[in-house]
Amino acid sequence: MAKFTAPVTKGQRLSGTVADLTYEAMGVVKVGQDYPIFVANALTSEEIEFQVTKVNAHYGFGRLLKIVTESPDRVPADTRNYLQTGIAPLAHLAYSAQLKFKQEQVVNSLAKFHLDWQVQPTLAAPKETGYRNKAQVPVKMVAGVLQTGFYRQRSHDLIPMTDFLIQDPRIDQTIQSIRDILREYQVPAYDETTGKGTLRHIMVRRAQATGQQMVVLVSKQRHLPNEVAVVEQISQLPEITSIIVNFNPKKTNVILGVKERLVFGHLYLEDELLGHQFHISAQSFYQVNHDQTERLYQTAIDAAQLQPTDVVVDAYSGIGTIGISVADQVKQVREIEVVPEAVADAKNNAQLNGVTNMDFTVGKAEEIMPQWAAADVKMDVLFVDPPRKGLSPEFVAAVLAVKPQKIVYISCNPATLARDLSLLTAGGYQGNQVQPVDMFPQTTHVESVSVLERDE
Ligand SMILES: C[S@@+](CC[C@H](N)C(=O)[O-])C[C@H]1O[C@@H](n2cnc3c(N)ncnc32)[C@H](O)[C@@H]1O
Repeated sequence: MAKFTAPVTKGQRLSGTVADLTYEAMGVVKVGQDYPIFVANALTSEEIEFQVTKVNAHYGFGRLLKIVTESPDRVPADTRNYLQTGIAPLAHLAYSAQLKFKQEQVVNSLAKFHLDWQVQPTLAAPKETGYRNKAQVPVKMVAGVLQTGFYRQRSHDLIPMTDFLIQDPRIDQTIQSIRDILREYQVPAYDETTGKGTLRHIMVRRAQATGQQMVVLVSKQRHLPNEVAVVEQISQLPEITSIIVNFNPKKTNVILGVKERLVFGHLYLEDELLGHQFHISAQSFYQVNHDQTERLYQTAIDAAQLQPTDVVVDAYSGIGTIGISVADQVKQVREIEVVPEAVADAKNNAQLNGVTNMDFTVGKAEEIMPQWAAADVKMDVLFVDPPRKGLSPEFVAAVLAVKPQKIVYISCNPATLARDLSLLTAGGYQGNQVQPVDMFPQTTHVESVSVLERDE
């Protein structure tokens, strides 16, 4: 077989029309016989000039030099930092076009598995920016000065930033104030190349309903230099109700370490969703877009058409938000979650809301569900809300053995959703609609709700 060679060479300057946008928001220009070149910051239909930066046998990358003809969907904004860091890779695309882009991502993923489902228009978010209730920003010394910002994509080069566009501006302000306090008290940032220094990340989470803010200082050392004074200063900032020092001594990209110390206020934040109270501790997952979370949950709950006699399983349940939201409509709710701190929060939250018909299992859903299948556990409705990797084959096999009447699938990744829907439909379930819900404006993330029912 003849060896395939790329029709372009590195450094070449070319022009072309952008045919498509990838799921990572790269413009695709086809040259030769369908050889794709991916160009950042280029939108579908734009005529562009670009320089080839990388070439391999099947595709290449290019750097945008000039936009000759702009897309009508391009929004004029100084988005360079947001595009470079990957914080907001769709910030140059009009919001209405972002919603269509997300709907198309689901359509394309389902098509790969020949699933002829109807994909509804994406439910728009009320806040197009400033919606995130959580920030995790890296801290780094740049030219001898402690900076907060974000890493350039696929690197650990910190771009100093104070306006993160998609985060609640009050969180941005808190981070900036903490940065100034750290500078004043000469707390050094951790240097991953030398292993020296102290502070790795600052995490801030804000509860929309109460305005409470939790600050987590992620440290290489057990204690920060001048810790008492630093904590005292941070505690004086507006809305701060909790400060935690998280100890992460490992050489890792995982942000939070296992051990933490409460140095001010409470171990948890208090928020509300769909009229219920929730306590959220630092290690627990909590949805980042408060208003859209309520719409997402309501969409999922409406789709489930729950009955008072139903036994409901809420798998990948976090701090119990979905389970607690439906508990008063059904007979029983059973939660499965792998993070012990989140399960402790969920138990506490059930009590806080006067819910008595829930039970809680700590463990991996793919291990618990087969045990329940073997024990012939009955369930009527199964909610699943897995991480990006979706459901494991063991979990799907166990679900097919347990046979809940309905499965409500909340997904944050259309690719794994399509794979799992395909397995579930092959196993005796039917469905025909996916409802995307925009939880993350300006980013390429696509959240959706689908319902499956047993077809017997
Ligand atoms: C997308 S979050 C959803 C949480 C919750 N439903 C909510 O809306 O806040 C996924 C959750 O699954 C948990 N998780 C991850 N892998 C898991 C596994 N193998 N088994 C059970 N839970 C898991 C995570 O800790 C996280 O709380």
